[in-house]
Amino acid sequence: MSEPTVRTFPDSAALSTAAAAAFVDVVVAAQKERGTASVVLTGGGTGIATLKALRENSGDVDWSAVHVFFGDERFLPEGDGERNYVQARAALLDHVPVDADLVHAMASSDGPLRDDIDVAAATYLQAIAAFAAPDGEPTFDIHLLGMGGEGHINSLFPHTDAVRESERLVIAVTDSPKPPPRRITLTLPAVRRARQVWFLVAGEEKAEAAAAAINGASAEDWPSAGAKGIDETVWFLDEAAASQL
Ligand SMILES: O=C(O)[C@H](O)[C@@H](O)[C@H](O)[C@H](O)COP(=O)(O)O
Repeated sequence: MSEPTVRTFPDSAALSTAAAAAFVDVVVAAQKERGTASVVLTGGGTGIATLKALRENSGDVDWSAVHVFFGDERFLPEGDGERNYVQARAALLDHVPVDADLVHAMASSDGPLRDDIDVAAATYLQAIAAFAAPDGEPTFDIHLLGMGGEGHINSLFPHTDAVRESERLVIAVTDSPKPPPRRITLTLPAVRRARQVWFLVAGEEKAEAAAAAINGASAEDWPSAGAKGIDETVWFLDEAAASQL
């Protein structure tokens, strides 16, 4: 696992522009090397702003050869504007020539898997496993992460079973402290399968959590501390979020 590096920007717009440019570089390099790339998207204001920045300039990315996954999802009806999938479509996916078969949305609460969120989580694991690398271990090129002020990433909140999950890659959460209570999420073991783990974090209310995680706090207390990439772990911060480093 890689140690964190920090990139600081004057504001969140500059942060998103830089993260989008870095995203393009990694995806283009992965496509040159392996033909396809795989990315895990995040919700949240900074994550969605970064997708919008990508829409404006996605360079030489071949969108038809990008597997798109989601780090977590609110278990809500299909078209609900609070779903990360719906927001990612509006910000980016509806505007670039992705292959719909390679966009792996998590289940909705009014779809075929509505009656059993555990089955919905297991089904998402199958979608990831179907994309497994030759050694059977799925690997993502980039996992984008937003972060809450208490350090949560995906739907992994402090002091919960979800953040302690050490084996399963995808789980259902039914008691999220932040609404809605029902969610599906990739776990820390899944995040650690990404070559690049990038935090997109803006605002003073994130400064304490960013400093704790970067300085090696426990994931139990600050879940973001447990998210590390195989090759790189990069914190894209605005000056306010970096103010306690
Ligand atoms: O699942 C959720 O309830 C949110 O999407 C959340 O996880 C969000 O990604 C972070 O709180 C960062 O959000 P901001 O970038 O808007 O601060």
